[in-house]
Amino acid sequence: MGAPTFVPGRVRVRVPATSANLGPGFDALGLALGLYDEVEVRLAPGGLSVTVRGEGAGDVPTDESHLVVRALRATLDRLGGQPPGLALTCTNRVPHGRGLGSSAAAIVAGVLAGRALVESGASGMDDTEALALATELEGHPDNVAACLRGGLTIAWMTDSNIRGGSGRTAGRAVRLEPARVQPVVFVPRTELSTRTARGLLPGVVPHADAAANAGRAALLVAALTGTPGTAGPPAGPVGASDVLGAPPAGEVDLALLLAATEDRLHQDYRAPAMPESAHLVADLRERGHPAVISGAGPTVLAFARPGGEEELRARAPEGWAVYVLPVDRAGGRVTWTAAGE
Ligand SMILES: Nc1ncnc2c1ncn2[C@@H]1O[C@H](COP(=O)(O)OP(=O)(O)O)[C@@H](O)[C@H]1O
Ligand SMILES: N[C@@H](CCOP(=O)(O)O)C(=O)O
Repeated sequence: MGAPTFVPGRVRVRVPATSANLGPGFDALGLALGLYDEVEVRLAPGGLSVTVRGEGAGDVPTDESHLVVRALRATLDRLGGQPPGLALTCTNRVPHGRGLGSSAAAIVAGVLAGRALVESGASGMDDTEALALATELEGHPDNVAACLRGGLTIAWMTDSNIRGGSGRTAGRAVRLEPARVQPVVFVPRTELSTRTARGLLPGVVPHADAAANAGRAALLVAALTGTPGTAGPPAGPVGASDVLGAPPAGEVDLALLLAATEDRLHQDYRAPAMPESAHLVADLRERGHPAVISGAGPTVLAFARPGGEEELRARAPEGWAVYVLPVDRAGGRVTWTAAGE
């Protein structure tokens, strides 16, 4: 492959926050949320400059180890090589280390920006390959899948041991259109790195727990997509939460969603690292609200009944931020601006 031809001008990428697992779907389910990081990338005569605004400003590195830069470089390497210089401006809204997929958003932003910087980059790296690379960099496929594709995603790793397989695993995903749901996230001030939270998981789990999660995860997909037989009463007028696309008619049945969000594979093992979050999930669930740990935590995600956002907001512990967010149905988006504009 020869050195790539780069697109002049600026590339802008917008990537959504994501909530992974959703209770029983550990490392598999992801939901994209309408809270966005934006990255603008320009070619430069030489060197690397990184400007960070918002979340992570002053904390994340601004050199080659910056996560967006690492993903961008990895993508450009796959597409044939690096330009002389790069200038990045990152405007971050997704809180870091809270279980809302900030690292996945950074990685997806880098992959999409890298692909967009190269003329015919999309033919050198299609969406399947972009997901595989993002998964490789993130280490698990659930957040990056939802961030790339939007909506509700079911992700998996290909089996490296299948006969005739390449010996490498790759992230894959399907995207589903979620029915009308209203996510509410409760974000504490404290951070917990995903790496630390993954370290709390046991190597093996009881068969009964694995079986219980398989059933609940399947039920959850049915409930969240409003599969016939699972939907509640017909929905009212389309609300602000649906601005990003047309969801199927009908409300999700919250009682079913409560059963469908039961988990036995990760939340209890991680509870000692986030006791307040575990307590909030238990409190909300006792009151009938489907609530889970978002990703690896410590954020809590709950689904509000129609008009029930304020009732949920009132349950937030002191000092926690509460965001009432639409589902993002678009996934990562790229725009180009010609040089000089
Ligand atoms: N926009 C970003 N730019 C640079 N680094 C980022 C960005 N977002 C996340 N990171 C890095 O990823 C870390 C958080 O990742 P992780 O522990 O997986 O938590 P999260 O649940 O937020 O994804 C941050 O501490 C930071 O090092
Ligand atoms: N399945 C992963 C999800 C991590 O999500 P994040 O938003 O906390 O990065 C896990 O539970 O470890």
